[in-house]
Order: sequence, then structure tokens, then C-alpha cells
Amino acid sequence: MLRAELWLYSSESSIATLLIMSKMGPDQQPTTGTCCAIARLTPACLLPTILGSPPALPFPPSPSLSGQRQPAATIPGLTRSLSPSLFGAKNRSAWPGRTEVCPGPTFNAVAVYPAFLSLSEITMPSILATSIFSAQSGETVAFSRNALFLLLLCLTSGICSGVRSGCFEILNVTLVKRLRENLYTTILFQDISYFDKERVGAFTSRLAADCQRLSRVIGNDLQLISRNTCQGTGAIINLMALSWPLALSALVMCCILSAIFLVYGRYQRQAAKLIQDFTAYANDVAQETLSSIRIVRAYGTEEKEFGRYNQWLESLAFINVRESVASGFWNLIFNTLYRSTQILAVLLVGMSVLRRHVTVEQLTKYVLYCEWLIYATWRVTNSLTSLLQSIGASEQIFQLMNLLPSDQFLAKGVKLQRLVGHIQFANISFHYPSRSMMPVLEHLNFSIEANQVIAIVGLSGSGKSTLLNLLLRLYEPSSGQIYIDGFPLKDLDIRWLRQHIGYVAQESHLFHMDIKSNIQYGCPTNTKQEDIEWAAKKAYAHDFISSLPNGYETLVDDNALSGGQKQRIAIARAILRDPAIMILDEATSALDSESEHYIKEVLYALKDESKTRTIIIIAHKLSTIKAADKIFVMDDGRIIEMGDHEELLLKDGLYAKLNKIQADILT
Ligand SMILES: Nc1ncnc2c1ncn2[C@@H]1O[C@H](COP(=O)(O)OP(=O)(O)OP(=O)(O)O)[C@@H](O)[C@H]1O
Repeated sequence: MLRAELWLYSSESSIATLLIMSKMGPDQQPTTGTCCAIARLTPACLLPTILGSPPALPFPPSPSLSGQRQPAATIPGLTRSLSPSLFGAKNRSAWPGRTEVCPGPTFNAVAVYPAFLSLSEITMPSILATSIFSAQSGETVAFSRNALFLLLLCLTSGICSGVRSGCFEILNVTLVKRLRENLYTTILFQDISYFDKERVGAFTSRLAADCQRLSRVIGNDLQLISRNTCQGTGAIINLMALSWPLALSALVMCCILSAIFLVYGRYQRQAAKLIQDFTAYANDVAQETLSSIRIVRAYGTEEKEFGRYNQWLESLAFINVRESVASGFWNLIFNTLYRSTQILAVLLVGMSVLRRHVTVEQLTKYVLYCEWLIYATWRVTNSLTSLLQSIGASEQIFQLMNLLPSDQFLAKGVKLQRLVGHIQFANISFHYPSRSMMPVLEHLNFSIEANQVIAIVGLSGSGKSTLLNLLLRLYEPSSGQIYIDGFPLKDLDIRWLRQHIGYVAQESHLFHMDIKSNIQYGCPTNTKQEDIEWAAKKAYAHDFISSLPNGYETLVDDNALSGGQKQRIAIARAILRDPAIMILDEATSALDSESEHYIKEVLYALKDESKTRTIIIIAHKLSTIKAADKIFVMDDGRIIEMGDHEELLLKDGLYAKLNKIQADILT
């Protein structure tokens, strides 16, 4: 039974694919991603889950993807050929591309199930009419036999419907989960530059509301469409058997209904897409405002923020009202045509009865089947409306699923036996992808010896953090090459490299978890408590953590601690990794002088421990970097001076000038 249900589901996926294609222009080809997205959604893909195959983790994406899009699949073969993607990256490596179209040996056996169910239901009106007329003519045996048969059909269809609904519900829940897993994984593995232009609110909207909606429709409406299509076909066959001219008249009505529906459906799709976009914009505004609530409060801009949010709500309401009016018109037309068909049936067949061309029993059967046909048409069009709405609304989900992971996760890079920490920038130039006309770094040439402490100073916006972003490979240089221990950075395994880098960002963010987990973030889960405390002590954080009521178990987030405390936890996090390269981007800017002095001592001491360690510090306060082995002075994307503190003072350039200004401020 379950296999039969799943087969039914898989056949429904083709309907969805056809629907997607139907909204494309004649010269447009369905992208593999679009088809793939549809195929991913088909609960047929869930077969192994339901039948017991272990689900694969959605990441890391397999290198076998190699950034290649899969060849376009044929529609009938989509379900099977593309469905492995739903099981995640592990299975992607074995992605077979085009495969056979036939659902396999179970096809014949399972195909019987929906046909059997529809057949059992569609014979009911006929047996009902026969029972009534056998009772009228006093045929007791025939009446009892028909009544018993009806009871059996009733039970069979009830049980089948119940089992089917239950199975589809379970599949639906699994589908939402898989859909979210896939979408979230796709987003997580995008290039950082992708996040520069996309809005977080839009992502959360897609993950929450859109996934739920899409799966509900696919899990619910597709089964209704297939079931009612079977029943409608059965009704037409029965009508044809009774009287083909009369059957044709009923069919004409259905065609008119379908034509009107096509126009209405097109409108529905457009409206759904707008509704989805406006919801995402509204979410984005809400997310931005609530995450910056302190600034909003301090500047008293609550009403302005409400206005920004309300603007999208009004746009949403406008579209919703128009959609409701259109829906009203559709129901009006449908109901009028539906009733007219019944009246027409009674009139036409009634006249035939009067002329004694058909019997009253045939008239009854005709009216019942006519009713059945129109009802099936109504259910199909209704479900199609809902389905089309969701397809319109899901365009963005399909587009997101179409994205391939960032190249750096696809390439299998080199893992060195040991990271020493020698860094070289060879003729590096860079501009951010979102600002291609604005060079940020120009022809940078320098090298950093392993075990050195390097400081980078310069005016705001001179490109210091950008330089570190390139070293972390958050962005790729526009030209030139970065070498780590003599190997091009892009050839190294990026996950391995990042495991050996400790990074403290300009703004320290804490995750909504306890302090211990925040310090341990990115380290193995079995890291010992003593090690965590050791790192916290080095970062001058142990005392304040211990003074909290729950100590290391205290639940924190971005708002629960002071800026300096957050920075100390972030430094402890970096120290705990025991990195070969330590990167500190203004990591002590929020600390008081005493803590800063202490941490500076600790950082300098780190390089004297057994392991070679390269430390790169960006600092505005020059007092913190006087002891660095080498200081780079940056201006407008270039390194204009280089040397130790004394040498730079002797040069009497920008560094000496900045030093003098800071000394003057202190005196
Ligand atoms: N994600 C980004 N997209 C586009 N431009 C960016 C991005 N990040 C930074 N920039 C631009 O790149 C330039 C260098 O910025 P960067 O953050 O590297 O400067 P910085 O020297 O670290 O400044 P600060 O000392 O103020 O932190 C600036 O003009 C900045 O506006």
C-alpha cells in the first residue's frame, strides 16, 4: 500500500513539472535546477526514508559536483533521475543523471492501487441507482446484493482514503524537513559575496513560510488532483456509456470551466509571487528593526520603523484584497456553470425520458455521474489554483535551490602535514564584487615570516580588514596570488586551513548558547573544561565568567554582555583553537586599558610557546603594537610604509604622524 502511495506521489511530480513548464515562454527551456527543485520535492524521493534507508547528511557538498550543472532531464524521468539530490550531498556523488523512465518492476503492481480506488468509488452511483430501482420493482435478491456491494465499496474507499491521508501527512512532514534542510544547506554554502547583496529576512521567510506552504500544497493538492482526475475520467466513461451526446454536453461545460480557470490561474500565480515578495520585504524590515532595537529606542524612531513595516503590510493587503475579489468572481462563475450543468442535464435527459429514449434509471445515473464529473472538475481546478499559487510563490525557492555551492567547497584542496605560518601576498589587487568600479587593494606585495607578530595600521577605510578577508579566503583576489607556506591559498583545503586559523573579528558576536559553548565554538565537542578555562584565563575572561551566577553555563547572546566581555570571549575562542595563524581585527578596541595591556602581553607570549605561530593584529591604538616585529602602514589600499616601530618613527611618514597625534591626545 505504502509503495503504491509513493508511486502515486511520484507520478504527481510530473504534473508539477508540467505546470512549471506551462508558465514558461515557448522559447524557454526548463532549467535543470527548476526541474531538479520539483523533483526534490516529490515524496517519491522519500521512498528510501520511509522504507528504511539511512538519510544522508546534507553537507558537506560532495566535491564530485565539481560546479557542473547536471544535464537537463526528461520530464517523465525527472522523478527518479533527480530525486537523489533530496538525500543530500553524499548521494549526489552517485548522481546518475538521466536514468530509465519506467518506475521499475513495482510499477505494474502499484499502478493498480489508485485505479482500483477510483474504480471502486466511480461504480457507486451506478450501483446506487440500480439498488433504488431494484427496490422499486420489488427485486429483493438484487436489492440485497447491490446494498451489500455498496457497503463493501463504502468500507474499501473509506479505509483506502484514511490510509492514504495518513501516509501523505507523514510524507508531508518529512518533505518540509527535507526542503528546509536542502534550502538551508544551499544558502550556508554560498560565497560570502552572495550575503553582501541578499537580505536575511528574505531567507528566513523562504525557510519558514514558503517551505511549509509548498510542501502542504504538494502533499495535499497533488493527491487531490490525481484522485479527482481519475474519478472525472471514470465519470466521463460512464456518461459515454449512457449517452454520448449527453456526455459531450457535460464535457463542453467542463472545458469552459477549465478555460476560465486557466485565465484565473495565471492571475493567481502572479499575485502569489507578489504576496511572497512583500512578505519577505516585511520580514526583512522587522528583522532589521528588532535586531537594532536599542538604536531605534535611542533615536526614538519606533513610529518611523512601524511606517516602514506597515508600507509592506499595506502592499500585501492590497494584493490580498484583489486576489479575494478575483476568487469571488471565479466562485460566482463556477457555481453558476455547475448549477446550469445540473439543470441542463435534467432538461436534456428529461426530454429523452418523455420521448421514452432513456429510462428513469438511466436519467438518475446520468444526473449522478454529471454531478460527479462537475464535482471532480471543481476539485481539480481548485487544487490546481492552490498549486499554481504555490508554484508562483515558490519561484524564489527554486531559484535558491538552483544555486551551486561556493567553488571553494567543491574543490578538493591540499592538506599540508603542518601549517608553519609563512604568508606571502604577490601583486594582490581586489575590489568587492558589489563595487566592481572601486578598487580596495592595489598591487600589494609583502611577505610575513612564520612566528612573527605583524601589525597593520592605517586610516579608516584604507583596506586593512579587506586584506584579512582575503587571507581567510572570504573573497577571492581580483588579481595576484596569496601563498601560505609556499602553496597558493586557492589550492589548499579551505576547511583544513581555517581549522588552523584563529580569527577575532572587529565586532564580536556571541551565539545564543552558554559561555562554554561560545568559547568552544568550532573546536571538537569533547574539548575539556580545563582547556576552556585555560583559554578564558589567557583572554582575561575567567574572572568575570566565574562571577556570573551560572559561570561557564551562563546563557548569553549578543545583548547579554558588555562589548569588552564579548571581545574577551571571542579572544578565548581563538586561543582555544591553538592556531598556527592568529588574526586579530581590532580585537581589543572595546577593552579597558588594563585588560588591553594584559591581553597584549598574552598574545605576544603566544608566539614563544612550543608551536610556531604567526600573529596578525590590526590596531588603531598604536601603543598596543609597538612591540610587533613588523608594522605595515596602509593608505588607500596600498602599503606605504613597512618596518618596526623605531624604523617607522625615523621615516617620519604617516605612522610617525599618527603616533604623534595619539601621544598628544594622551598628554
Ligand atoms: N562587503 C563590502 N562590500 C563592498 N565594499 C566594502 C565591503 N566591505 C568594505 N568595503 C569597502 O572597502 C573599503 C575598505 O574597507 P575595510 O573594512 O577593509 O577598511 P579598514 O581599513 O579595515 O577600515 P576600519 O579601520 O574602519 O575598519 C572601504 O571603502 C569599504 O567601504
